[in-house]
Amino acid sequence: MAENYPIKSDGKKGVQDAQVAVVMVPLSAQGHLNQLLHLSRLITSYNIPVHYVGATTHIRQAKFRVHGFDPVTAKNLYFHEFPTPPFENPPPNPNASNKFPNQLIPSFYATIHLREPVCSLVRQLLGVNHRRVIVIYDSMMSWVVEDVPAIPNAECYCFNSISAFHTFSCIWESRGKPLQAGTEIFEGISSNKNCATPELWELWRKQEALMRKVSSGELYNSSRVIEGLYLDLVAKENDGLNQWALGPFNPLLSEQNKNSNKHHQTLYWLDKQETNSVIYVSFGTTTSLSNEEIEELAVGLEKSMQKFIWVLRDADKGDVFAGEERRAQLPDGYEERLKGRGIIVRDWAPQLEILAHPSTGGFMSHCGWNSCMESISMGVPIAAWPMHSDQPRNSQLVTKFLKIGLIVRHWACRDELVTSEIVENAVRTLMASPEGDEMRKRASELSNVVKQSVVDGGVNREEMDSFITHITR
Ligand SMILES: O=c1ccn([C@@H]2O[C@H](COP(=O)(O)OP(=O)(O)O[C@H]3O[C@H](CO)[C@@H](O)[C@H](O)[C@H]3O)[C@@H](O)[C@H]2O)c(=O)[nH]1
Repeated sequence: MAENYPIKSDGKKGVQDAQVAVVMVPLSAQGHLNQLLHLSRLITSYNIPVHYVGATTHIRQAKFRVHGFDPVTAKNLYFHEFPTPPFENPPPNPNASNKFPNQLIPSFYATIHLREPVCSLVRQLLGVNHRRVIVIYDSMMSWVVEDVPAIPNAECYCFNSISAFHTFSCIWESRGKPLQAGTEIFEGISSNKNCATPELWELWRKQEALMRKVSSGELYNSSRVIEGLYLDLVAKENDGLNQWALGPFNPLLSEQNKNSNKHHQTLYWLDKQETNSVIYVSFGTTTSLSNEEIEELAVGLEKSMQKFIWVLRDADKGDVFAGEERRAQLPDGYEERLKGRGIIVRDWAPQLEILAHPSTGGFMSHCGWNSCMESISMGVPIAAWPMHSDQPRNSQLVTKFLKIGLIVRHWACRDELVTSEIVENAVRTLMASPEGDEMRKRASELSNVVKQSVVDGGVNREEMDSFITHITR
């Protein structure tokens, strides 16, 4: 192991004085980079230095896209860019029958090159006055931290970037779907194996055995007030392994700070709209719609007669800064016709701020876990259109368990085209019906409970305090 691996850090000073340091090892995809960057912010607020590592392009991506705080000026937060060899960077395929973002797989394999520099960083931190180094790694980065537990005074904690609900559903499926409390809700949902591609499962198998082996505890971006039942069920399965639900990781934007990206056109526009009058439409960073799907969605939004903000972009590539992107076509004259009623966003939308805005009354979402947690925290009900991965199960959590949303397209019908009529109905029901109002009311109530849980004495603040006490013991 090279002890003096050249580390290109951001040069902030002050690392040497702390007794305990945290090293964050995120997977190189937006939904994962984002969650661990927000968790970094929470941990630094306890005056613990956090070292966030990754390939140069992924560190740039994480910093550039995050909303709700400024990672560049954040105290105690240090970025370490490690060189990795070039990897293939294919564009996404909007016509693939399985929507899992296979184009990201080469960038996931490239993360293996972080194994040596991460170990070297841990040793260096231990050598400069830290009595313990805590490594928080994404479950899909187990192979990067494989050697860390053998280093004296270093400990690894596994971050699960998904809901406890989905985690438990996978365990339950692998055990042959035994009948037990809480599983009724999975009825009718097809196997999790259909939710990704063989390439992903191959990568998963390479890491699976390591995940628990290197872990001293499990972390979730979730909360007991959202899915306490499923956190308990997972804990039972994990047989006494320490577990903390520390979410929501994203800032709960208050009146004072929620408009930090005020310059974005969508926020100016939202300021002029009525309360709860706009539906926000976005499918995260890993979904590409075909031309036909885009056309149906466009027409459905138009026919719904509701106001909307629609983020229309293809899924990310492994390197988001390299290569060309498809510019998706809309029906002729669409944007001019819908001027004043709908905004099409082709750049990076400030999703957190949009969801926090009082004019936003609904979210059409693929139900990626970041989007779910952000929507729940901001009290916005969801029209769920799951595309792949954990999203089908998250959509069950949101609609059947939490009852703060409706299904646009059932997972069982994933091979059928979502027509403009389906879109129109879903949007109208969520935005302009008593049923939608009920969902909005429940979403708002849940958001209030979540907000209460993170203040002094709240359930989540206690869980975070307990984790910090544990790692600084
Ligand atoms: O223009 C945009 C588009 C996205 N976002 C943010 O990007 C993130 C998207 O994350 P998520 O909603 O989780 O979707 P994906 O990018 O698809 O996330 C992947 O990773 C998640 C965590 O493992 C999984 O739950 C998803 O299924 C998987 O597709 C969120 O924080 C959004 O706020 C923006 O801020 N602006």
